[in-house]
Amino acid sequence: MIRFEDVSVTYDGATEPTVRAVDFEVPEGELVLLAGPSGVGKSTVLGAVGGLVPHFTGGTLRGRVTVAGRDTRTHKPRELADVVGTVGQDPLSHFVTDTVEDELAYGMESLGLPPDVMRRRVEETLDLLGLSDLRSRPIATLSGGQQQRVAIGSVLTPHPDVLVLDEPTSALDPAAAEEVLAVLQRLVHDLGTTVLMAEHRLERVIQYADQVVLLPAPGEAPLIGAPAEVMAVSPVYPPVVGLGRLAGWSPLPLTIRNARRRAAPLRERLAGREIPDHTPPPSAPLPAPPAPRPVTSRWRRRGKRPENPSAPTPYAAEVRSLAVRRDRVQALRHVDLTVSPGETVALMGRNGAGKSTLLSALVGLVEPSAGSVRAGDAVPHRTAPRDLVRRVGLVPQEPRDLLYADTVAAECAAADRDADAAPGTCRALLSELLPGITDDIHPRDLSEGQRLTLALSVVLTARPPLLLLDEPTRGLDYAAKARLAGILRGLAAEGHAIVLATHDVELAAELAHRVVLLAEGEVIADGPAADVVVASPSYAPQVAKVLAPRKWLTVAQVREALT
Ligand SMILES: Nc1ncnc2c1ncn2[C@@H]1O[C@H](COP(=O)(O)OP(=O)(O)OP(=O)(O)O)[C@@H](O)[C@H]1O
Ligand SMILES: Nc1ncnc2c1ncn2[C@@H]1O[C@H](COP(=O)(O)OP(=O)(O)OP(=O)(O)O)[C@@H](O)[C@H]1O
Repeated sequence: MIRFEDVSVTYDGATEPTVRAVDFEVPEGELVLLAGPSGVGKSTVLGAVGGLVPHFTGGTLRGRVTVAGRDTRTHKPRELADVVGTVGQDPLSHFVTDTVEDELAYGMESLGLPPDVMRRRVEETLDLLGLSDLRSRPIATLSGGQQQRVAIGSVLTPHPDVLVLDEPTSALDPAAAEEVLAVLQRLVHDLGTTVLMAEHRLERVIQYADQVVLLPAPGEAPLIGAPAEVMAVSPVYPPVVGLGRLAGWSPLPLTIRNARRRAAPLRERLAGREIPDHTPPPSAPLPAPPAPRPVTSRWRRRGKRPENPSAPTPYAAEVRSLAVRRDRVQALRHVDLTVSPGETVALMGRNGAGKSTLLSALVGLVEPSAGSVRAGDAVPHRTAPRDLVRRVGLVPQEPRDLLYADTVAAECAAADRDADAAPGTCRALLSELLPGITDDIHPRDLSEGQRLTLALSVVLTARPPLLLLDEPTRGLDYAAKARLAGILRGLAAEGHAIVLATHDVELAAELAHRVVLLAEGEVIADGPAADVVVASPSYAPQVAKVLAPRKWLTVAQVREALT
């Protein structure tokens, strides 16, 4: 159904092809997973299926890509739209209408489907993806995960033969991700839909794949095979495979169920051993941030003069009885939360639970309708942005919101100036987190993971005592995630307080001292990470599920205990 014949893509200005020798076929009615490290060219390969690469992105494509027999060189993306439905990494950039219902209907309207068919499919899709409560909502007011579900729904309604999905579950909570993947599997099995999907969180998707196409390194030819075969040699693999490799299981189990069947001897070996503490308690608090002085603002908000800070608080963040209304939605109610210096807190919960709203309140982007918020000695929504930047930094869910320069180098230089840091600080952080990003590339042309890493480096440059990250692992491979975890652990050990809103249960297990679960705008659990996540089938990491009832959370802990 999809055929790549010796394809290479070279972007304008690049000396080497981004991908080369790509040669594989996705048969009709199969789900093929495209895996590989950040920035390796997965989005490039996916873009070539619908003709976006090179028709929209520029660059040169050599070789041949055909979809349902149509050559993408001679068929423009518009002429492929009846067979290929594409969901990119950034749903916002795809939306053409204002409301959920209109967006679901739009693709069908362009194909000229009869109104009664459109109506039926919109209703079906609203139900299928749990969107019916949001049907008349403006898309711009939806949470990140809600938007991603709308983006997926909008390509499903025209019933395309081929679906191309770039990290389709990156903003979804674990249960929503399972639901969406179950829907896709049903389309593949029952309707013979062909799916090519890139995803970093292999733990979520590997069991659904018929085949895996692995791009091992930039410019290297892909490796193609059955999931277990490819996972045995892949540089990117889910924790259950990591555990299997460590324990020497062969063939490698890809599902929790299969791993549990093999795990009895490992559980016995671990029986008498202590679970190493991978999130050591915080050390000494950081020195207070320097006195306010003029800095250029990154926050596009009108600044107001700070009020006199009231009595000093021992907390890096202190939220009391907080309520926030956004339009007609009560996004938060009765929220109490304190975060101490050196503590890492993972904020988890369903899509739309209020996680981003809470982070926005901590950085002064939304005002409380009741209750109070403090970030160190500042009341965020009443503090001038230039003063706030040294007290609290947010890496937003959409990193683009933070980036405005034309090149990576200019972005980094601006970050150094804003933070009054030594020239080169931001650039050094970026290289440490994700090597290989060149200075003169436009942030717009970076891969998703690269862009996120740039935004993170910009924020880290100011070394704020309170660091907030909204879904910080989109587009990041396991190695980049491990480096991120290392850096965040280092910052926590130095006394920075970190709050991350995340659906990535594996990251929370690696990093968090505490997990706070939100539901419908309220805190429903707040406790040590191991206690909160292990108790929940949705939020338990893979290792915990395999080795239950003891609270092992990560492969690293098991490795350490065995050596
Ligand atoms: N339009 C473009 N112009 C120039 N370079 C580009 C363009 N689009 C992508 N690139 C570069 O091509 C490389 C591959 O990017 P791509 O987005 O395909 O990677 P990816 O594997 O999907 O990454 P991620 O996992 O982070 O989403 C990156 O180094 C990126 O900077
Ligand atoms: N500008 C807005 N206007 C109206 N409602 C909004 C607005 N922004 C967010 N909401 C609503 O507030 C609720 C909380 O949204 P929020 O973005 O905080 O959720 P979240 O937990 O971060 O979700 P996700 O996991 O999907 O990112 C959701 O129901 C969302 O639709």
